[in-house]
Amino acid sequence: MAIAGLGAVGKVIARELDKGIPGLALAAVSARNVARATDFVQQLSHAVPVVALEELAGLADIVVECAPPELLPRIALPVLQAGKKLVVLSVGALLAHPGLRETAIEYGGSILVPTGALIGLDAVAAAAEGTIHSVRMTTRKPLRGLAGAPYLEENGIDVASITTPTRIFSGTAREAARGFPANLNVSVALSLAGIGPDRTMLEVWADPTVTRNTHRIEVDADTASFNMTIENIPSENPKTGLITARSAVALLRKLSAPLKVGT
Ligand SMILES: NC(=O)C1=CN([C@@H]2O[C@H](COP(=O)(O)OP(=O)(O)OC[C@H]3O[C@@H](n4cnc5c(N)ncnc54)[C@H](O)[C@@H]3O)[C@@H](O)[C@H]2O)C=CC1
Ligand SMILES: O=C([O-])CC(=O)C(=O)O
Repeated sequence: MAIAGLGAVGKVIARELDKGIPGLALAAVSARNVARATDFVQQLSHAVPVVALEELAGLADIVVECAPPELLPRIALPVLQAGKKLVVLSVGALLAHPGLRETAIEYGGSILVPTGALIGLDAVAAAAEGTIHSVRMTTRKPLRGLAGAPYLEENGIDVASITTPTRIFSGTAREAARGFPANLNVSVALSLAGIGPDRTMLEVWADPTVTRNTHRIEVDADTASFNMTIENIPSENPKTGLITARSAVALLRKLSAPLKVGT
C-alpha cells in the first residue's frame, strides 16, 4: 500500500494502516514537503520511504490518491499501467481524464472510489441497476469551505461578503467539477454511482449559518425514492470532512474482509 499526498486525508489513512488493517501494510508515501513527511513517517511504528509520485506504483499493489486534483494523471497512470489498484479521492478530476478508465481496462488495473464525504452511494448504485429518474443534490458549506474555488473568481463572487444563505451555483455535476475542483468531489462520486455527470443536478449554497459541509441527496427511481443528508465536521482542511479519510479506510479494510457488508 502506498499513499500519494499526506494532507488531511493521507495522514489519517497512514496512521490507521500503521495501527493495522488486515492484509495491508504501508510501503511508501509521497508528499510535496519531503522533510515534513519524513518527520511524519518516523513517528509511525514502521517508518516507510518518502518517494516521488511516479515511484509509488513500483512499491505497492494499491495506491491511494489523496493529493491536489491536478496531480491525478501523474499518480494514476503508472499505477494503472502496472495493472494495480488506484483508490481515488480527487474524484472530480476523473471527469477531466476519461482516458484513465481506458488505461485501467487495457492493463487490467482498477479505479476504486470510496463514498468519501457523501452518503448513500450503496443505494444509488443499487437503484442504478434499475431505472433512476432523477438525482439532485444540495450542498451547503460554511464560507471557508468554498474559498478559492475558480467558479467564484470567474463569476465575481466574494464569499467573504455573504451574510445570509445564498445559492451560488446551480448546474450539473460536470459543471461543478470544473468550477469547484477541490470542493465538490462528492457530486461527481454521486454521478458516477448513478446517472452520470450530465444528469446529476446540483445546487451549492454558501451558508454563513452552518459550520459543517452539508450534503443532501434526493433520488427518484423505479425501485425507490430516497433522500439523505450528511453533515460533515471539517477536518484540519476546512474543505474536507473528517469522514472522508474514514471512508477510504473502510474501503481498504473491506478489500480483504471475510464478510463484506454494503453494496
Ligand atoms: N471524495 C471525497 O468525498 C472527497 C475528496 N476530497 C479530495 O481529496 C483530496 C485530498 O484532500 P485533503 O487531504 O483534504 O487535501 P490536503 O490539501 O489536506 O492534502 C493534499 C496533500 O497533497 C500534498 N501534495 C501537493 N503536491 C504534492 C506532490 N507533488 N506530491 C505529493 N504530495 C503533494 C500537499 O502537500 C498536501 O499535504 C483533494 O483533492 C480533495 O479535494 C476531499 C474531501 C472529500
Ligand atoms: O464535504 C466535504 O467534506 C468535501 C466535499 O464536499 C468534497 O470534496 O466533495
